[in-house]
Amino acid sequence: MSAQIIDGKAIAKAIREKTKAAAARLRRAPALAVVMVGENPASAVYVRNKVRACNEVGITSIEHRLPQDCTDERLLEVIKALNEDATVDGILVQLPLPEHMHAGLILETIDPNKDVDGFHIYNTGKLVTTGGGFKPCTPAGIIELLKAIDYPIEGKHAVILGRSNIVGKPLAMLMLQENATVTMTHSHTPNLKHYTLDADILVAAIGRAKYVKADMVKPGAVVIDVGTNRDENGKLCGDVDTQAVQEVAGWITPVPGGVGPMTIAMLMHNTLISAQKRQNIF
Ligand SMILES: Nc1nc2c(c(=O)[nH]1)N[C@@H](CN(C=O)c1ccc(C(=O)N[C@@H](CCC(=O)O)C(=O)O)cc1)CN2
Ligand SMILES: [Mg+2]
Repeated sequence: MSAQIIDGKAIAKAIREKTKAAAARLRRAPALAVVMVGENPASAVYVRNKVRACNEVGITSIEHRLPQDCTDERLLEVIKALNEDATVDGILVQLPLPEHMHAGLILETIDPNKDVDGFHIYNTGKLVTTGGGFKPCTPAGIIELLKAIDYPIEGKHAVILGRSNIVGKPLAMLMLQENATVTMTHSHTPNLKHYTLDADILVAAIGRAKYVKADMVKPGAVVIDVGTNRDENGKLCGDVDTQAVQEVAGWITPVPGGVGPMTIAMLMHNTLISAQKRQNIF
């Protein structure tokens, strides 16, 4: 058996096209401020891709580059100005920040109504209670991938490997909203295989190259790979040993071209929603 590939690139493109059409109907183009501190090379690529996506869908991007030795205070000044700027619909601070900075505190100063990454505790609180806030882009993208393949999430067992604030924890909340039964696992979970083998939906978000092997996957399961790692030859790979696992799984996301493009497509979507709200579209 060979798994069907979930084409995140194509699904993300369709979301960007819908976003573009809706953005064109607004009185003013949506505007997204992208703040990057330092020179992390991976972050530089993601920021460039975000700006490129903005150009493609008709969102105005405003880039702020701050040096590696930037202080919390300087970054807070930039965020304060963006919060107060009525023409800015979305603000994101690219993570990770340099070690000396306090990301938790900084994210809490972004206006929750412009927090298109969905990382502010106000939006986190909405995620675990009523819903309706901005949803973090990677987890929201994963739900969209499952919807795009018409996979019925309700009643399924979703097993999530990894408990980060960006992916694992918010994804658990979104899966619960979709009526999945959710198991969270992490580095202290004994007998991980016991859980993974029962997963209808297995999400790997642990940052360890090719960690999920074929003998950890239930035949026919949907396997979602959030990893972006380098293998022993320096080649980009996910947290899943794709070649082996695709012989067991029913569906699988590739790396690259699976979850990654969805993160940026959902950022465009969130920025559009923010602009629509601010222009009283709904
Ligand atoms: N402020 C934020 N910081 C970070 C986020 C985030 O959502 N907001 N997520 C990640 C990085 N990230 C976006 O910022 C991101 C990561 C990966 C991809 C992606 O498209 N990956 C490609 C492969 C990438 C490559 O070729 O190197 C893929 O999977 O196809 C997009 C966005 C942490 N920081
Ligand atoms: Mg991917």
